[in-house]
Amino acid sequence: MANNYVLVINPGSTTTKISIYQNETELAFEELRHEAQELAQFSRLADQLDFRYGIITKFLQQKNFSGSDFIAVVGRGGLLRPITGGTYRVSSAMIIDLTSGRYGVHASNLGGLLADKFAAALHIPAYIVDSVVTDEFQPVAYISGNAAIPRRSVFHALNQKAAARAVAAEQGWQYDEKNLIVVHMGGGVTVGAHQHGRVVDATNGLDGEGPFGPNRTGALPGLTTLQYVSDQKLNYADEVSLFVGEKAGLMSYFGTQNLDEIMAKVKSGNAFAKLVFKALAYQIAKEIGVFATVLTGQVDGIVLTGGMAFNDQLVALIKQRTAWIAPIFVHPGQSEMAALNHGVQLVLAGQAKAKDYLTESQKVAQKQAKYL
Ligand SMILES: Nc1ncnc2c1ncn2[C@@H]1O[C@H](COP(=O)(O)OP(=O)(O)OP(=O)(O)O)[C@@H](O)[C@H]1O
Ligand SMILES: CCCC(=O)O
Repeated sequence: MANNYVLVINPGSTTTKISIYQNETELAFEELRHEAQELAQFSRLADQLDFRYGIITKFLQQKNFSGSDFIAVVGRGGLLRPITGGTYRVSSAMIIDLTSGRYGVHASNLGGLLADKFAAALHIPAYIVDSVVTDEFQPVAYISGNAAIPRRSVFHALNQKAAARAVAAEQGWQYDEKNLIVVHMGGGVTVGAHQHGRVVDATNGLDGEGPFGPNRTGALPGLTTLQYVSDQKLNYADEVSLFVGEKAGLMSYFGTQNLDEIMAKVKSGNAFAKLVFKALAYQIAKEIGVFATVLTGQVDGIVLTGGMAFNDQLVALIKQRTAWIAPIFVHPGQSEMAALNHGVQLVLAGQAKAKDYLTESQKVAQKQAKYL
């Protein structure tokens, strides 16, 4: 007899987070950590599928969950064709795009793939919610400044929207009636302009836009970067993506992305650590200023979220430079598991319709074709 459980799977580069929900209640949560050596045996991200499937299955067995307990499974959506936000049924076209990495390689690609594998085994539907390619851009945001290179929307859509909705609910606001600047400060940092519930512009954390983060480079000087890549003969497939992600940001300066370790250096009086930490806050604050202009100064609130929002000194430095723009709301950590589950519960309760990947991606492609 089904217990109406929803299995929630959120793969990161070094972890797989799993939750089991019944309605909106989280019954179990586990963060399974993967050692670098464990993952090194897989040359492509998609090759990790069976390994991660195996450890999730083991976890469910250890906790005595049975396959028949589940009515749906949801994974964090990955790099797909640009689509609008919301809940999607995992489809064969989606599986092909996620497996091939045609739109880029990101740990969240495994979310849709793992959900699909569990769905097939348990005979239940699979979904993704607010994927990282959620594209609600206004036309002007697609223009990069070079005709060969359009901008694309890749940001922490799931957590940004969840944090924005949570702040709106706390304030008694309707999310889709307010203008918010949301800053996700995780391993990567992305900033989004949420205008009446639509993210009309956002920094692409993966491509190297906006502020740097613990393991992401943020924007770099273009010509100097191209020269460096050419001089070092970095190949695009792996070395360049490591250079702008994973081995970039704080990681490139200190060999660690752990903010606590860097704070220990700051506290011990290390002048360079102090400077880089100040620069982190400076770049984030500067981008908030940029996004205030996206919203033409009509900003109801600034939301700081993600793991680094737990760091009071960072938050204080950002506030010093931006408090004049709008009230600041700190929503530390991530609400991704709850947001994934919520997206599915809406569909199960008939309050939202699951979207079709190809239909929505065609709509966005038609919108983009007008401007690019
Ligand atoms: N409780 C905490 N206190 C201080 N710093 C923290 C805390 N939790 C996480 N961090 C720091 O935040 C950064 C990572 O944040 P988070 O865990 O949100 O990112 P992630 O999930 O790995 O990546 P992303 O959010 O980009 O997908 C690291 O630098 C980490 O040291
Ligand atoms: C979520 C996409 C951006 C990033 O991973 O930094």
